[in-house]
Amino acid sequence: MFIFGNEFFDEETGELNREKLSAVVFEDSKKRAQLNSITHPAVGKAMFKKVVSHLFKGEKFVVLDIPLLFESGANRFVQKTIVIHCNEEKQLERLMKRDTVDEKVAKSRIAAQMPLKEKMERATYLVDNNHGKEEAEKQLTEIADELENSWLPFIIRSVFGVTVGFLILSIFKIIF
Ligand SMILES: CC(C)(COP(=O)(O)OP(=O)(O)OC[C@H]1O[C@@H](n2cnc3c(N)ncnc32)[C@H](O)[C@@H]1O)[C@@H](O)C(=O)NCCC(=O)NCCS
Ligand SMILES: Nc1ncnc2c1ncn2[C@@H]1O[C@H](COP(=O)(O)OP(=O)(O)OP(=O)(O)O)[C@@H](O)[C@H]1O
Repeated sequence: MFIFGNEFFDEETGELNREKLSAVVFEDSKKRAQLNSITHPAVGKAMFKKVVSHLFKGEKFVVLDIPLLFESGANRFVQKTIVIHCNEEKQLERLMKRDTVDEKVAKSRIAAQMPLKEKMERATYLVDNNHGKEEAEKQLTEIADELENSWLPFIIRSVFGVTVGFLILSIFKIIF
């Protein structure tokens, strides 16, 4: 509110005018950085709480869908990364259709993120999404199966459990 002003909110409902805000932040990298500095800590906190709650529920792994995963440095906090990619023409065409925006707007949104090629170089897994959604789903199922069969979550939990147990024991020894 302070940085972007009341004109970005509906006078009656107080709801954020996403279209208006998008028009500003995707044209101005400084404003975008300001918006990121407001949203990212809150998003990060909410995401952390969700991940912890899923892990406590016994889930083997948690999948996060983060548009600015590498740009924000959030990749440091995850074990594996999946980049779903397609060629530039398809990316542009799909974005224009999904967000009902023209080519110029779509291009400015793409330019606001790290080039896909660079993301691909950093990924643990790549999913080729140049074809139908079923094709992509098949590749994702293979990745999910691999993660499902991995011993890593069990090993991490065991190390975590032993460490916590050891700490509790040490505290008891100090107190009593
Ligand atoms: C600008 C906002 C209001 C536009 O909302 P809207 O519902 O119209 O679009 P949506 O969120 O679906 O995003 C549209 C496209 O922009 C990309 N995008 C969104 N935020 C950003 C950003 N900060 N930098 C670069 N690209 C972004 C998305 O990947 C998507 O391709 C909204 O995206 C926002 O508040 N963004 C800032 C928060 C943020 O950084 N989110 C992403 C990472 S947590
Ligand atoms: N294989 C496909 N065939 C046809 N359309 C697709 C395919 N994959 C994705 N799409 C469409 O492309 C658009 C963008 O996909 P999606 O929103 O999943 O991308 P995203 O990487 O999450 O984008 P962003 O990071 O911009 O939010 C959506 O409208 C989606 O339905």
